[in-house]
Amino acid sequence: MTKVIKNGTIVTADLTYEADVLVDGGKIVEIGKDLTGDEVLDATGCYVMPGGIDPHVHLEMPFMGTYSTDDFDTGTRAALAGGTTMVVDFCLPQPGQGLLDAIQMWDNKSTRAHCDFSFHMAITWWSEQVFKEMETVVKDRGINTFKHFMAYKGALMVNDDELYASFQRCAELGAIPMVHAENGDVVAELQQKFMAEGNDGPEAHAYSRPPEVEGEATNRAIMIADMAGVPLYVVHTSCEESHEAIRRARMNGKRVWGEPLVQHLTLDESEYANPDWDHAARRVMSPPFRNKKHQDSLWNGLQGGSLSVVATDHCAFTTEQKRYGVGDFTKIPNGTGGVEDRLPMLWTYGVGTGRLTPQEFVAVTSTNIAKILNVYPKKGAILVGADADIVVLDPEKEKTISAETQASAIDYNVFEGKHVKGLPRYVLTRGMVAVTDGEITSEPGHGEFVKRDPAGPVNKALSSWKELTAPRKVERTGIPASGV
Ligand SMILES: NC(=O)NCCC(=O)O
Ligand SMILES: [Zn+2]
Ligand SMILES: [Zn+2]
Repeated sequence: MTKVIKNGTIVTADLTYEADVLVDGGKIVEIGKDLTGDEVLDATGCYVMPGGIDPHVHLEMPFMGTYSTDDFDTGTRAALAGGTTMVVDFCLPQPGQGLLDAIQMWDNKSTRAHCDFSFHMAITWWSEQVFKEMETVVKDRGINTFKHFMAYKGALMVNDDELYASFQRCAELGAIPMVHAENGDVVAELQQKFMAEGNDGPEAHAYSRPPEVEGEATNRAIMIADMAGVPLYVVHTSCEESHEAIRRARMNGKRVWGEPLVQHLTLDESEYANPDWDHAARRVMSPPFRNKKHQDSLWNGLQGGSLSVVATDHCAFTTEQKRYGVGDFTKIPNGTGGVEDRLPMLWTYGVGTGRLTPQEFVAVTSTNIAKILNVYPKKGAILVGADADIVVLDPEKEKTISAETQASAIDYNVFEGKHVKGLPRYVLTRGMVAVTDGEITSEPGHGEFVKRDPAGPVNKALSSWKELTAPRKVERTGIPASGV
């Protein structure tokens, strides 16, 4: 049965035009005027855009002695509710655990996904086994991104020698390393210092993770990636110090992408000064929220092109879980929700204010990351042959964000009370209508794993350049006799 989206304005990362979209068998099969289909979805007054891709979520993440509460069922349903049609989670081997063993666990927990998904693989320790299994992860499992935590000392953190070894392996395999860039050694010292001073509340989480720890680690990761000859993706870029390192690297010809989160763009550090412990703790995430100066830097980076993707790092813990850290902020599970609100918040505070054009909005919520992940134009496009992952966004539809009406399974929302304008009228996941004017009709198990080939265009270009400019032995004639 075909579906036709009629009378809308198509907005892609580079074009805006009026046309209908015909969908059949989960794909876009025709784009043009006056199309007909078995089922008509009226898009009058709406923008027809590629569904959002959130490349940074943690569903049922084992972390800090618990599991994040939104799992692949509730988390991907929440994603669709907000117009996001693909998410990428992080497969996290425990230190000592094999990568393939960990993928098996992630396969098992992702069977109830409502929308398409993929995994990044985390490198949480280093060994001959990890080195070997990385090849299978890339070639057999279709995972072309490897995440490295430079923070969370004693848990997920890896050191510079491990970073360099893993980055080199990524270069060989045509994969892209990603970093959580915070100096974990300094954070650990600062955590101890604040606790020793009796500064044990959620605000001390922010004090222990100043922008400098992020700027230093971002710059270090960029330089290590450059020496390994591989592109780099920096997750949750939250501050000018980190953005500055990325901006400078890009201007100097390095292949680096920065990913701000919608939370860092729209919420600031004053949240941690709230006298209500729960309010502040619910907003504890790493890196923490920053001040207006940093927010402006991130918005400018999106506008100017030095930052590429807006994600959420959706990692939702309940208030009860957050309370594990009463009396010791270092035990508050790090993470916030956001997957459901990313598109409406970014449309409202980005397009609604003139900080972003609608086309820039599509670029940073969908198309850019589809290209980075090497899944464009299957994903991130309104083109014939692309998956029919589509959001029909009504720019006049409004709501006030509230935990009471959200799809996410947690008991609060960090955007509570924010008024957003620009909401999905329809959301389609591979051709299936999953949302109609706020009513969710998606199905657990509909989501499929998206395989991603290695050696995307940027990897290839960088390898060519590194090969061309590699240090070479100077061939000499007439070498003088040794002086000894
Ligand atoms: N960001 C955060 O606080 N929690 C999720 C894990 C991570 O991405 O660091
Ligand atoms: Zn992180
Ligand atoms: Zn994360």
